[in-house]
Amino acid sequence: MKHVIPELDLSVFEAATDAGRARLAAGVDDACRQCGFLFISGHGVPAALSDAMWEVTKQFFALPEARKLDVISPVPGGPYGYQRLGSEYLARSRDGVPDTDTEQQPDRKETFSCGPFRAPGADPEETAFCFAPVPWPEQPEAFRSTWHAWYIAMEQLAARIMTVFAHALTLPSGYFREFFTAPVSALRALNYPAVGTGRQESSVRAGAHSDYGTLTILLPQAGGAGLQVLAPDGSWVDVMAPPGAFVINIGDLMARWTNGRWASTVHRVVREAGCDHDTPRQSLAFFQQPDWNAEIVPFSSCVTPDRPAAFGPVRSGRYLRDKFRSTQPSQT
Ligand SMILES: O=C(O)CCC(=O)C(=O)O
Ligand SMILES: [Fe+2]
Repeated sequence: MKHVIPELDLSVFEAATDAGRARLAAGVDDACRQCGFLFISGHGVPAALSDAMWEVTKQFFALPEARKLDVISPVPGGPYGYQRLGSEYLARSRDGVPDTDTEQQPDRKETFSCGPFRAPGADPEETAFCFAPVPWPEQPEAFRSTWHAWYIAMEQLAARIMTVFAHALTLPSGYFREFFTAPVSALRALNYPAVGTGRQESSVRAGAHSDYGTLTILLPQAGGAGLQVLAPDGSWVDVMAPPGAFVINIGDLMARWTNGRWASTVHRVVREAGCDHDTPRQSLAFFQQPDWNAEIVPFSSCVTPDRPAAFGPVRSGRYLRDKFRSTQPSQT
């Protein structure tokens, strides 16, 4: 099954009349309830910027392993810098994770990640985790500046999508602003190299998980297959983004905020369906995360006698940190 995920043209939404926005927002509410994924086109992120981002990121992953290991996190268990193949187990972040063979396998990906470009605030726990040092590579030369530009573009796009979400939840359009005064979002590039061709190799490249924050903006490499979402009937559905569109998905904090009205849908990355050999896959993921101390409590409008609060309050930053740590080998 393909293309079951709805698409929103953001420029159309933003230019619409109140009535037009309400209609489009109702469609977004539907998408977030039914599958937790949608495609965003009309976003205005310049193609020249995404081209530059792909260019430096591909050059980085193509460096000799020793150069990449130079920029592994200087803090043991730190979230930023290079993570080599086999060092993360996304499936372990899932509550009540099934103890199957597949879930015990590390993800077959290498990554590079960074956090906010601002100076840290006063909270030492926040500083230690969300503002852990980013060991930037010296090569390619434009890597850091391009990542900075991309991070800012994604931060702004995420804020615009949150405005759409406010409309979809019939909240005031600036409702979320106070939760994002100093967000602790992360940017990550993922490279799934072509490893192993035998049938004995597991076909899972990133274990089944839901994302931890409010929303994720994903840009898979053009034509990149392998991302799948778990449908309510238990089947896996392929996600193929239309050219130029971003894949957006709801994370756990949005599901908690909406008291489960919206789905933080489980997804994974597998070897291309029906393919006996591995083709490489690359993707860029921006994980939007509210302020470290933002308290996420179900909206009163989503709590009814029929649907009592299903989630207790959590703090954004600690929720993220604990989820991240659950996927790292030192935790096992
Ligand atoms: O690589 C992808 O396309 C998806 C990765 C993902 O779901 C994640 O890192 O949370
Ligand atoms: Fe994910």
